[in-house]
Amino acid sequence: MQNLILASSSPRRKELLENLRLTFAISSSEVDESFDPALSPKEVVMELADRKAQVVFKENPTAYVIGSDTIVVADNQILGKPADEAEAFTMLKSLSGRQHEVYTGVSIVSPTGTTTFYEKTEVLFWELTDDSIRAYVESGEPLDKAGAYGIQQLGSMLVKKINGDYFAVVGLPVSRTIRELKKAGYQLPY
Ligand SMILES: Cc1cn([C@H]2C[C@H](O)[C@@H](COP(=O)(O)OP(=O)(O)OP(=O)(O)O)O2)c(=O)[nH]c1=O
Repeated sequence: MQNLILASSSPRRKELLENLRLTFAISSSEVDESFDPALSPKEVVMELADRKAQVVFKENPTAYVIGSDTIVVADNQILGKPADEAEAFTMLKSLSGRQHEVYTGVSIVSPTGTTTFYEKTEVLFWELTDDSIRAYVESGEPLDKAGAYGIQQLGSMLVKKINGDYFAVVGLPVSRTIRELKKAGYQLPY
């Protein structure tokens, strides 16, 4: 029996993987999410995703472990999760009326080896007034999310257009993940 583990504390990633009707466990451990500023966005998300997966794989060396990381990039600046409401406001203001990129890295670590990849999705925001940004920040939704928004909830009203994988923006590019899991030897019914 192959054992699948999602190395994440993100309720969004859990929900996305559940959509695929897979049986899996959740195990997340505290991982240092600092990174070398010389790295490119894709290198950052792949390195952090791999760090998350490797920690859990070490404790479960016969399992297939999935780690993932999401960042927002605007004007060559990497936006992670805002530290507080003030930073959430600044981030959203910087995204207003413009296009940014969301990078999500995934690492699958298993007894057959490690596969790491990333998805880049372009997201265009409507022009936002300060009042609407303030109201959104006060909803509490931005605080645990990269770039200070959640496309899947109230944040959907901020988004004019996306180009790429919607699910990667939410936190896990599910269709690519399932294909890579299969290639790594994980048995799936579909
Ligand atoms: C852009 C965007 C991000 N997010 C979320 C996905 C991630 O949970 C979070 C980015 O932070 P991450 O550090 O990638 O993930 P996490 O700390 O929530 O969970 P873990 O490290 O344990 O896996 O932002 C959304 O939910 N919707 C969005 O539209």
